[in-house]
Order: sequence, then C-alpha cells, then structure tokens
Amino acid sequence: MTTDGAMSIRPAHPTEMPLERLAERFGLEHDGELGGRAVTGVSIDSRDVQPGDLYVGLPGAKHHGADFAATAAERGAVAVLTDDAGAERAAAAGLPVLRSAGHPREILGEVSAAVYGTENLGDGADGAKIFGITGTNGKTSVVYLIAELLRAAGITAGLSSTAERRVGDAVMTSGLTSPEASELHGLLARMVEEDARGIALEVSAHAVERRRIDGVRFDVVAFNNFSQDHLDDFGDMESYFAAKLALFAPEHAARGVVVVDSPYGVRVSRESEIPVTTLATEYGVEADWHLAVTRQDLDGVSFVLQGPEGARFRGRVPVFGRFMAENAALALIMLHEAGIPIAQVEAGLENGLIPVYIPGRLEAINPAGPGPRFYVDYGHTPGAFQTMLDGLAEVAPGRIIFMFGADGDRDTTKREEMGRIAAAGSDVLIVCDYHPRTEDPAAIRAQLIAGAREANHAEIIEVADPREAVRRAISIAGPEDVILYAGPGHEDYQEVAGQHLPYSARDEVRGALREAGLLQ
Ligand SMILES: CC(=O)N[C@H]1[C@@H](OP(=O)(O)OP(=O)(O)OC[C@H]2O[C@@H](n3ccc(=O)[nH]c3=O)[C@H](O)[C@@H]2O)O[C@H](CO)[C@@H](O)[C@@H]1O[C@H](C)C(=O)N[C@@H](C)C(=O)N[C@H](CCC(=O)O)C(=O)O
Ligand SMILES: Nc1ncnc2c1ncn2[C@@H]1O[C@H](COP(=O)(O)OP(=O)(O)OP(=O)(O)O)[C@@H](O)[C@H]1O
Repeated sequence: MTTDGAMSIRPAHPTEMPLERLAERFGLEHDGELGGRAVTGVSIDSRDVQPGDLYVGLPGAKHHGADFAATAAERGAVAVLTDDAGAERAAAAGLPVLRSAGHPREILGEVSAAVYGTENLGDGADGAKIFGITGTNGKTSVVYLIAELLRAAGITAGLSSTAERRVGDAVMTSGLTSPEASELHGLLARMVEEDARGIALEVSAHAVERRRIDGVRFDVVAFNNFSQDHLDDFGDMESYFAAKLALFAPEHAARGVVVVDSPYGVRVSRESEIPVTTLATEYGVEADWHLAVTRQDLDGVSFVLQGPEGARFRGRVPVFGRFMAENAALALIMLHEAGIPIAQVEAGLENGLIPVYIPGRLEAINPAGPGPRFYVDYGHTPGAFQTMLDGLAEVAPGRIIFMFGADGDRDTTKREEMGRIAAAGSDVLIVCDYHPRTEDPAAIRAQLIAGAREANHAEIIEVADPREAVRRAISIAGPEDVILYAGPGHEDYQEVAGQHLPYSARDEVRGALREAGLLQ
C-alpha cells in the first residue's frame, strides 16, 4: 500500500484521548467546556488534518498556523491548540481552543506522544528499538543500511529518511528530512501497529533544534561526519555543530556511536553526555571499532570490521566508496549496541553481502549495461562532493564526468567551494540548473563556474537545462567513463520560481540512455 495524496503515515486504528485529560496533563488553558470531546490524532498543518485531529496552530516565520484553524475545522479537526497570540485568531473557527503558556512547539512532542500512545517506546522498554543518525552526509544511507541489517536479523523494520517514510507496505515520499513531532509520533504509532521492532530515523540538526524529536527516547544515536551545510539557518559552523551534538544527551538517547576520523567526531565523543562507543576508518586512529576496506570496484566495497571482545564482521555493500563501508559499519555497530548480535545479522546475509537499495544515493541507472556507467546522487554539499569524487577516483576505469547544479535560496556560501571541489575531482564538469527557486539560475551557475575555474583542472561545460545536460554527458562519454550526476537523487520535481515542475533525474537519465541505445 502506498499513501497516495496523504501527507503523513498515521495509525490505522488510533485510540481516543479525551481533551479534558490532555488539557489537565499539559496545563492548557481553555474557555468553557470541552464537552466530552476526544482527539485521535495531531497535526500542525491544516492541509494534513484528518477527522478527529487536534490542530496545533504554530507561529511560524511566514504564517501563524492559527490563521488556518477554519480549514482545519472543515477537514474535521476537533479542537485547536495554540499560543496566546493565536487564540483569538483561531476562535473564529468555532472549535474549542486550548492555550499553551509558552511556544506550542515546547509541548508538541509530548502531546503527540500522549495522543498516539508512543510515550514508552525505545530505550530498553518492551517495544521497538529506536535508532537515530545525525551528521552532514550519509544519514539517509545509514538509515537504509540499518533497515536492511534489521531485516537480515529477522526484525521487522520501519524507517524515516529524506527520501521516504516506510513501514510494512506503507511508503510515502518525505517532505522534510526529519518530520515534525506530530507527524513523527503518528508514524511511530503506525510502526508499532505493524509490529516494527527496529526503527531507524534520520535526525537533522533542524530536528534537534526545532524540537521535532521531543517525546522520542532513542536506544542508540550515531554521528558520522560534519562539514559545511545549512549556514543560512545556523549562521556559523559552531551553532550547526552544537545542534547535532545536543542529540547526545540523556533526554534524547541512552547511548551513542561516533566516527572519530575527524576532529568534530572526536569532539562529539568527548563532549557527549551519554556513553559512546567509537569507530575509526583511518589507520592509527584510536577507537573501539576499526574498519578496513579489503576490495572495491564500481559495483561495491568489501570490508572487515573489528571491535571489542573479538567482535568481527566481514561484509560487502553493493555501492562504491569507502564511505559506504563506513556507513554500513556504523549501522552494524548501532545494532550491536542495541543488543542485536552480529551473528544474528550474519545469519540472514549471503556471504556478508548487504543487499541494500538506497534510492537516489549513488544509484547506478545502468549497472549491467554497455557503455559509460551513469550514477544519480543526492550529494549537495562540498563534503559530499569530496567524499564521492575521492571514492570514485579509486574505482573509475576511465574519465570522471561530473554534473551538478546548486540550490537557489539556500546556503549560498557553499557554492564556490562546491564548484572548486567538483572541478578538482573530475575530468569534465557540466554545470546545469538544480532548484533555482526565486534566484536567477544564470547567476547561480556563474558562482559555481567561478569556483570551478579556481581548481584549474576539469574541462568546464555550462548547459542550463538539466535534460540537455544529461544528454550532453552521455554524448561525450566513452565506454570506460563514469558519469556522476549529483543533486536531485530521489526527487521528482524541480523548483523554479515557486513552482514544483515535474522532473525526475533518474527517469531522465533512463530515457536518455535508451535514446542512445545504452539501456533496454
Ligand atoms: C526553517 C524551517 O525548518 N521551517 C519549517 C517551519 O516553517 P515556518 O516556521 O516558516 O512555518 P510557516 O510556513 O510560517 O507556517 C506556520 C504554520 O502554519 C502551518 N500552515 C501553513 C500553511 C497552510 O496552508 N496551512 C498550515 O497549517 C504550517 O504547517 C506551520 O505549522 O515549519 C514548517 C512546517 O513544518 C516547515 O515546513 C518548515 O520547513 C521548511 C520548508 C524547510 O525548508 N526546512 C528545512 C530548512 C529543514 O527543516 N531542513 C532539515 C534538514 C535537511 C537536511 O539536512 O538535509 C530537515 O529536517 O528537513
Ligand atoms: N559517510 C559519508 N560521508 C560523506 N559523504 C557521504 C557519506 N555517505 C554518503 N555520502 C554522500 O552524501 C550524499 C548524501 O547522502 P545521504 O542522502 O545518505 O546523506 P544525508 O545526510 O541523508 O543528506 P540529506 O539529509 O541532505 O539527505 C550521498 O549521496 C553521497 O554523495
């Protein structure tokens, strides 16, 4: 089953929470009687309200959610929860209005957990194990790897990533990387219904800072790497780092796993308020676990992982790059830390092969075909470019043709660095448009090209239209060359001037390879 049209995955059999009890428990003020009403769900978005919901009107940067209370009422909301500023605005909707003393976000997680009955999940409770991964690049990949390893261990898994939310047969494309607390608890409740015993969640820095993970207590959280991103939201690297580090606190998680290859990883391991175990992938770095790559090619990477008390795992991931071995190792250690033995995972794998499919992450569109191999990827940070291109350089049989564009209206300070790294690590660089949003696409390309010229390495080609750029890349590639298209990954739209236009890079590449006779 997919959840076509729905904005969130909810429990199929929700239970009722009397409003009176909710008001009492969270000290919510209200005028008049709540009249024996009960709620069965929570939503902060009027467009996602379902009959029986508590609609939470949040003050935001662009709107006050209370202004959408009438729409929420039309869709079947039972009551509104908002702040003092929103109370008057929401009153016109004719629903009971509950007021929180502070910002409603401060109680949203706990209220949602109470309504959806997800308060006692995680951290050793007799329920599902909950895993959280944070870091700049590779979170989605780790989430899919955890889910795959759980399956191998015979444990039903649920996941939430930038690409998808998924449990049992219910799958939906994600909006945010980390859902808002109301959506998250609805999803967790559905996962419990589907008997998921292992849940993997991607945790963005925004999610920690904006309290989207409130009411969740993780069994194990992990930190993989840290590099420039989201400076438009966090201002500087230290604030961005602090948001990620805050996940390593007892109110959020019981224990952690940290990759200590970088100084930031070492800082997390030292400054964490919860016990952590460490992983090093570089020779000579002191850590509890060590990873060594034993073989790699375009089709994947084989590795050996060694840990305390003789723990050992020999495995392979069918995606290229040392960093994918690191992602897999991290996922495995997280399971181990949650009490799931490595032997139980190994029993479900054939010769250690982890048959993971990660949508739009280094996804080979023509893995078996003749001609140049074409990958579509979601990388959109200087750090991701560096890691990917370093990884590809180790396995590419011919030239590296790299194509990418940059987000409009998002961290503009990373553009020149992206251009420079892209040109330094490739033989031919094609700069095209990504999501220009409200910016002038030509100006974005000019910034990328300025950075690329600094590298003084790759041949630089500018093709604004990504469809045309895909065809240009194929036309200049020889059979041994590798084309890597970074940015759009799993996405199915291009955002131009406030409009979401249909565009799937993976479909486009498939079509172009067929036109060129390189794919059936
Ligand atoms: C900076 C940020 O995180 N902003 C989020 C925030 O927006 P906001 O406070 O401006 O909200 P607003 O648009 O003023 O609306 C106020 C309220 O009215 C509601 N509303 C609004 C319109 C309507 O018709 N009906 C309605 O109910 C909204 O749901 C909201 O509750 O609350 C909104 C509702 O949840 C989010 O959609 C929005 O995310 C925006 C789209 C966003 O781009 N966020 C990014 C930066 C983000 O969170 N990224 C991270 C990291 C990604 C990564 O590392 O890859 C992520 O976890 O996704
Ligand atoms: N361990 C890693 N270290 C560095 N880069 C990585 C790693 N794993 C994946 N990448 C690169 O980063 C890109 C993004 O990967 P992924 O989507 O898994 O990360 P993410 O943290 O979920 O990012 P986002 O939240 O933006 O989706 C990948 O497509 C790949 O290019």
